[in-house]
Amino acid sequence: RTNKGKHRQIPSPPGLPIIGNLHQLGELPHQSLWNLSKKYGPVMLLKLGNVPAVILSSTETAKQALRDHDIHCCSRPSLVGGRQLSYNHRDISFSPYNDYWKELRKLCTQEIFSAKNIHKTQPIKDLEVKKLIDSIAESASHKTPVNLNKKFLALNVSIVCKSAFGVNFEGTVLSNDRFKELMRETFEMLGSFSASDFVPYIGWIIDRLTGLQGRRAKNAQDLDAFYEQIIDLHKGEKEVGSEDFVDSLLRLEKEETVVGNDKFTRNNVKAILMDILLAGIETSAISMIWAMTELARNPRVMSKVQSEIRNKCGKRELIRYEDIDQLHYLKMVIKESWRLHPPAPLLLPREVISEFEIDGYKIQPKTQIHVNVWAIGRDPDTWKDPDEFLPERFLDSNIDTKGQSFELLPFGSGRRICPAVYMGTTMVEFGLANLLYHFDWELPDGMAVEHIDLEDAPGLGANKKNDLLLVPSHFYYL
Ligand code: HEM
Repeated sequence: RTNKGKHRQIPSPPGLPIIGNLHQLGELPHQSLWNLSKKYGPVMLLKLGNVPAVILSSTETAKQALRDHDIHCCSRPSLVGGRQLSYNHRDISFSPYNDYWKELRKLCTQEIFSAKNIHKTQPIKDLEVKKLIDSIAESASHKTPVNLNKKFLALNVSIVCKSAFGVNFEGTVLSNDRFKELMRETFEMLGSFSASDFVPYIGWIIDRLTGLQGRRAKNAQDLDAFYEQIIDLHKGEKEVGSEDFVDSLLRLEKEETVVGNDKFTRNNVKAILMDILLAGIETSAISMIWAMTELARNPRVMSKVQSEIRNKCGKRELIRYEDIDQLHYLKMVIKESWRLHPPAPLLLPREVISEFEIDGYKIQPKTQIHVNVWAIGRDPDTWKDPDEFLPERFLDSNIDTKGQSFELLPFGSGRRICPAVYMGTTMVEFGLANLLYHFDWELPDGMAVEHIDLEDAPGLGANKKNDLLLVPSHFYYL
């Protein structure tokens, strides 16, 4: 408040007529917003066309929004891309805060995200990781580089398709290459600020001229064909007890169950499949790629984490899920990688439901809230030597990734926190532990550590822009 008791204006970079600050976001909004926040502070107001958006860039302001005022800002804005992909907000991620979202989230937590269900699908993960090890072993025998971006995406696709959808990805309408392209494009579109959402009256024309509208429709169509096929593969009666997640959703449709105020239809089933496909696969793959990238850049850390896994686990065909609990340094490596490379650098946008204050600034209903966790992970007020990859910083620290430590929020926090924190974490730990145990990793001929780039790809998920290629060699436990 000012001396006169009036509320202060939120610091705001000057914008242009009609588009406001949209032109300042660039290809990588989390980085542009980080730079702007250095000048305008950790609470910053932008005009995205005619939509007000508050950007939070510090531990303290994130805590005020996501913990103290979560109930005031836990809705989602209705944006064209999300609306189209989610069959008009019939999923969890893009749904506004309402009874439908509450019931659906509860249902999916019981059916799919619970620890019990995750343990049940462990044999699938074992099999898929074993297949991955065998395929890398071939490259190790020939000393050829492995494209880890491709491998990690394929691993997560296979695990999610089999464990959540009960189908083999290889037999579907999507080839590996088309799927990779589809994921990249969809995430890029969801992460870019579309003119239709922010520029009144003429925004859709801009999106049509730039080709965004057409690409969005094509992607939604391809994904729809994929869900149709999964649903087709589930036709026919199932014995009691042998239902998988898709069968349970189809049963809700058949019984015309009411969820929230909505009768469950085929579109609700597809929207939920979309959530699992988009939210579940890319995020885990991105986490694994960045961790391996940082390890390749930091040979000291690579050798320390491999020694931990090999010494603690002994001779093994596969590092088992139960082994992971004792791998404390591996867990610190993953946290450190999430600090520098959170898979969703701006989380998902929130929309304010009712007025509240952050740092004495009033935030109005309908304002969008973007929490820049990418900036928070690099804040020198919070982290000593923030640019250094130093997993030891988590030694004797109680910072965790479950949404209570506001300096490290790879899964978000509050009511909208990722419902699959446990599923995502175990998937990343399990995949990395096995690849680090079975192989030593070197850079391709002629490449030096300084040549490994850290460029982000544009999009909702900040993947590594250029593929990571490393040469594996067998590790033999004597
Ligand atoms: C390492 C892996 C993962 C990471 C880093 C991650 C991260 C995130 C983040 C940052 C959000 C947004 C939170 C917010 O807005 O505050 C989110 C939401 C969500 N995630 Fe994850 N996620 C991961 C894995 C998964 C998996 C495996 C699934 C499902 C199979 C999943 C399903 C969801 C859903 C449904 C939401 C929307 C929640 C809501 O709006 O209520 N995620 N995730």
